[in-house]
Amino acid sequence: MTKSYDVIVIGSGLSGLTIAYGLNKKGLSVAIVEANKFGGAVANYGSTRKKELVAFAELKLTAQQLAKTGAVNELTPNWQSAMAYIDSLENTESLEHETALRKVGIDTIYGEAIFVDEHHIEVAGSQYEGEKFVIATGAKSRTLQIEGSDYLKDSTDFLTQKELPKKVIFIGAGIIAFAFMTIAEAFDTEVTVLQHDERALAAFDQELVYKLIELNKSRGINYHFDEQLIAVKKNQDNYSAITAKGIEYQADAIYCVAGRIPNISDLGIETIGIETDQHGIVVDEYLTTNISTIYACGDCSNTPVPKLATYAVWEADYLVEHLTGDGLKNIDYPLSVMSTFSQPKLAQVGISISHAKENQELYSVETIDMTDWLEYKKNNDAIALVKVIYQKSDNRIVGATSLSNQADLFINYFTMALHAGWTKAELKKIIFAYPSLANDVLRAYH
Ligand SMILES: Cc1cc2nc3c(=O)[nH]c(=O)nc-3n(C[C@H](O)[C@H](O)[C@H](O)COP(=O)(O)OP(=O)(O)OC[C@H]3O[C@@H](n4cnc5c(N)ncnc54)[C@H](O)[C@@H]3O)c2cc1C
Ligand SMILES: NC(=O)c1ccc[n+]([C@@H]2O[C@H](COP(=O)([O-])OP(=O)(O)OC[C@H]3O[C@@H](n4cnc5c(N)ncnc54)[C@H](O)[C@@H]3O)[C@@H](O)[C@H]2O)c1
Repeated sequence: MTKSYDVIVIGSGLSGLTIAYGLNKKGLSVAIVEANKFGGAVANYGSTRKKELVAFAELKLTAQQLAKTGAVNELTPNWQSAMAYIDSLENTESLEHETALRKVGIDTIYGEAIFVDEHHIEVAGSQYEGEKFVIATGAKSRTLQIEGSDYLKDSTDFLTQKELPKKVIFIGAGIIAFAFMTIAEAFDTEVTVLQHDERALAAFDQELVYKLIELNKSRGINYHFDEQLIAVKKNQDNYSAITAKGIEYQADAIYCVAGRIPNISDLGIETIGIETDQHGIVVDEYLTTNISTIYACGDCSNTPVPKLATYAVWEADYLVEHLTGDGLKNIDYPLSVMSTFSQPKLAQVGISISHAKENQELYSVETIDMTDWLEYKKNNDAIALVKVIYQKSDNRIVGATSLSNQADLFINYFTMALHAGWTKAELKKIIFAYPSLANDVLRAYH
């Protein structure tokens, strides 16, 4: 007999889990389908593992900086032990997700969901009926249509490998590459980055990106811009990345980190006519597809926000409210905030520096060098900068960008102040612990 549910959620990443729990709490009958590991990218092959590995890189680099003062000895992180530790933290997570879901009465279905019609999916040979569906199937690594592409590895391979090769190449100088090059370099691996055009970390302020690259170069990371990969070749002991200029770069492993694309090709959505575009499943401002009982959110949808864990949860929370409320309110997004997990980190909130520069009649930008401020000086950090964007009409801060080892934390204080619309006078009504990063925000407001 076909089992039926109020809502079937396809994909158990952050967005899928949030929706399943939210709807279950509101009393709806819910099933969640997962083709791989419960928990999706964040838990199994994304930000969690990355951040755990970045922690080793931070330790190594801070020790390296302090070693220059003679105060401490350098550290030598060990990849195999680090991975064993991370696996011990993470192995139980997929299972824990499934057990926790079942415990509250959410049915878990293992396998790839394929639409049969608007109200039915097939998973591993069985059919399930849903009054409504939420597609939350995330994104997958972009593959390149070039000769030898099968030799390319992806971000999941990097984050789960038991041994780290001594020499690696990253194809693409984006947000994943900047975290991975920091990690690899900290574990004493030689890194080369090949970027097909002239621009790294395109979403960030290019002046600060340039400074980050210069620092990375001084630590031995090799960058090559305007290098279009045309083929990958397996040699006796290693691999070659061959570019359009005819240059051959050799390494023990080559990772393609040239973006992620919506994971929607194996869902059978074309059978039932769900509309898609190059950014994913087309949804309206209610996250509804062209079929009124089918919704999509997170990395697989074409919503107008960066494809980040934060937005995946935001959209999922919205859908829970939408599906259980009166359904009248459209989705509204908060301020955009994001950080690279390079070392130093590059983080930004609110309007971008490029937007501020293009609209100088509206905005002014102040650059503050914080390198000799205590929070950075104490670790002998090489650089700490913040650019603050003011709206000229009322002198409120509308954006900030920071390059420092603590930029991911620092930017969040700005996020709160921006969200509240605080001026310096309003901020001065608060006392922050001193000395601390939070206190530095006061110093950065003019
Ligand atoms: C290496 C890496 C690092 C990242 N770091 C950060 C970060 O630091 N900060 C940040 O905000 N974001 C980060 N992201 C992005 C973040 O992981 C995603 O935005 C977020 O995971 C999206 O969640 P989601 O629920 O939409 O999709 P996912 O987490 O990708 O979940 C989708 C799930 O659907 C399953 N699925 C797919 N097709 C089917 C099917 N047909 N049937 C059943 N199940 C299916 C998949 O197996 C997967 O488990 C990172 C991503 C990567 C890859
Ligand atoms: N800290 C974070 O918030 C975080 C971390 C990791 C990933 N993510 C998410 O994951 C997504 C994917 O990350 P990503 O780094 O793969 O993508 P990205 O879009 O940040 O970077 C991809 C890079 O590859 C380049 N590129 C594209 N095709 C190429 C080619 N043929 N040869 C060489 N270079 C090429 C692009 O120009 C770009 O610089 C991000 O957009 C983001 O949504 C977020």
